[in-house]
Amino acid sequence: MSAVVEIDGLRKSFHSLRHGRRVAVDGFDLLVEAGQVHGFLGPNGSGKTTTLRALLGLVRSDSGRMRVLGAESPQRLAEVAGRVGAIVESPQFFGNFTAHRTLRLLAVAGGVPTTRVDEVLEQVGLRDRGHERVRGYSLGMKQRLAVASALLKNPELLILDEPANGLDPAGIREMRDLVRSLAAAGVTVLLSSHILGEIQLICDHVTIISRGRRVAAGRVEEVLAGFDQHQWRVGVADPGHAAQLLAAAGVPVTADGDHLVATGLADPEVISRTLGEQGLWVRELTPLRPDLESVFLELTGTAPDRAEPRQVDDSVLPAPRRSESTIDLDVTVGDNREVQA
Ligand SMILES: Nc1ncnc2c1ncn2[C@@H]1O[C@H](COP(=O)(O)OP(=O)(O)OP(=O)(O)O)[C@@H](O)[C@H]1O
Repeated sequence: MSAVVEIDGLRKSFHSLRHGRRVAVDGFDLLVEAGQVHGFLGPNGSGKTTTLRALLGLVRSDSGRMRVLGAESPQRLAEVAGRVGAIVESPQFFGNFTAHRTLRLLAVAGGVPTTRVDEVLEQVGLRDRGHERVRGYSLGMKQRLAVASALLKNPELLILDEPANGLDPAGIREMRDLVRSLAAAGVTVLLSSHILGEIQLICDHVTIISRGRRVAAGRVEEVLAGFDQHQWRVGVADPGHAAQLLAAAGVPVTADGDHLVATGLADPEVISRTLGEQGLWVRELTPLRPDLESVFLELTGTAPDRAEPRQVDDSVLPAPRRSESTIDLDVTVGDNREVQA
């Protein structure tokens, strides 16, 4: 499988008179291969946006090597820009323009046939609303319009920074369906999120970042398997007696309310045999598999965020941030940021 995004040892620090030097990304590695829907997961302030901005040439890195579709970034990014669509942070559009007009302008500016406009509106489910002014759009519709703008070039790689941010449950579901349909159409998707549920539902691969460093990477189930302690939840009538019997049989066991948790057993037969031989019948024997939430908690030292943003980095003040925008590598919407690609 070919590498679509490669990041090796990326470092990026920010300097300010007030706070001195702050290392945002600290020797970070990332590998996204063709066809993956790759989740980039980390708490607020862990370095996700900075990484994506560095990858897209929007901020200069201190050191490290990055490649997008085989081209060194940012030096040769322009060569592959036509094959990459990216949205970093929430999009901003002219409220007085319709989605159709907005996309038409972007298509012309990007040298894309304007026939693509109807196609991408259809793709993101905005076909019937495309001639309405963007001012009247919901946040979810604006997000879909942003995705539509990134799809104009028919990209092989789509990079989405927190696509579910600020969306209500229905909007999140629509965004999820959209990403799935793009993946089914063969687009490689790299999406960042601090919301575990999103990653678990959409992504096949995940890279977890904490304080600017990669702390786990791989197929979602492989990352989870690495944290499997082979635990079993045991229900019996007399848990105190059962705990003594299991401990005597060499099974590490702890109490969990009126149940027991046995650890380190690939096969639970020893539990039922040991207890059954002494006339204690097992009522419940359930494997306890790690979920992404417990793995995230263990790796990042912070509780995962299910919906609301939460500040977890050690700075007191919120990060100074640039204005929000949609970035299409060679097209910017909503502000006049210079794209270095
Ligand atoms: N322009 C900047 N100037 C100074 N510090 C910055 C700047 N941008 C980001 N940082 C700092 O870099 C660190 C990483 O921030 P970044 O936005 O990359 O994190 P994130 O994982 O994307 O967070 P979130 O989930 O909140 O978007 C934070 O400590 C942040 O305060």
